[in-house]
Amino acid sequence: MQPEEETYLIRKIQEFPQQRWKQLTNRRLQLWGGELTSKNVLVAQPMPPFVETYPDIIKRLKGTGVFDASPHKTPNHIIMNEYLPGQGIMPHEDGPAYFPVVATISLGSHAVFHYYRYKQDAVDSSPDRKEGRSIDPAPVLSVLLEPRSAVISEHALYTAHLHAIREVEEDPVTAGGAASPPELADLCVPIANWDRVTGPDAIRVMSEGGVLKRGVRYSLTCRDVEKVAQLKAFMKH
Ligand SMILES: O=C(O)CCC(=O)C(=O)O
Ligand SMILES: [Fe+2]
Repeated sequence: MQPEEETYLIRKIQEFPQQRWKQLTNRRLQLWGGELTSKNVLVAQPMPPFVETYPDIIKRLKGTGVFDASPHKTPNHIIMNEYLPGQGIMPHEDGPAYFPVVATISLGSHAVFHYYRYKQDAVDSSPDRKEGRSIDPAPVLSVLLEPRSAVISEHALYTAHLHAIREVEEDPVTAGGAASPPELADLCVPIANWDRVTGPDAIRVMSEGGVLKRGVRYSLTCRDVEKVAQLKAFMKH
């Protein structure tokens, strides 16, 4: 995505009236393309024009082919999240409403996205066990999401793992060596896509080490909701 497209999208997002936002404890979000019922059915609403026409995000995502096997062959739902520096999202799974492919577009700032797995059941007798399976605190994969990037998660990463963004204001990075990739300094986990970053600051920090400060980030998580309410059925009577 071009910088002027990002600027345009952020301006459009900020122009939405206050009541379009859903305020959660540690971030706020908007739903584009409609709302989900308690039975995970999408009651569809038109997408905002700025994801269909300019920039034609939906068309470009379709063009990657990653939605070819999904029921509608296109993302039909977008959760747009806003994170201030220090905000994030706890480890979670996205649940059964969606076809297991998600395209995440980042605007305005980077974030580091971590994937986690559940601990193996047999040896797990921790007190939070009753609540559900407990989570292995060491991420299995950590990816730098740069502004204007799109990252696609699918298959086992989507269906058998959790994902999260830590609630930090900056991400300290230790430079890589000849045989080792750069790491997140406080977690000691490699940044899996270190050799594919494109921003000048990110490139410098990957090779020399340093700190990436988070700004306000907007994420567009684009998915295909499998079940969509048929308005026609309601209108017959
Ligand atoms: O902001 C992100 O990149 C992740 C958001 C997310 O995981 C979600 O909306 O389910
Ligand atoms: Fe998620």
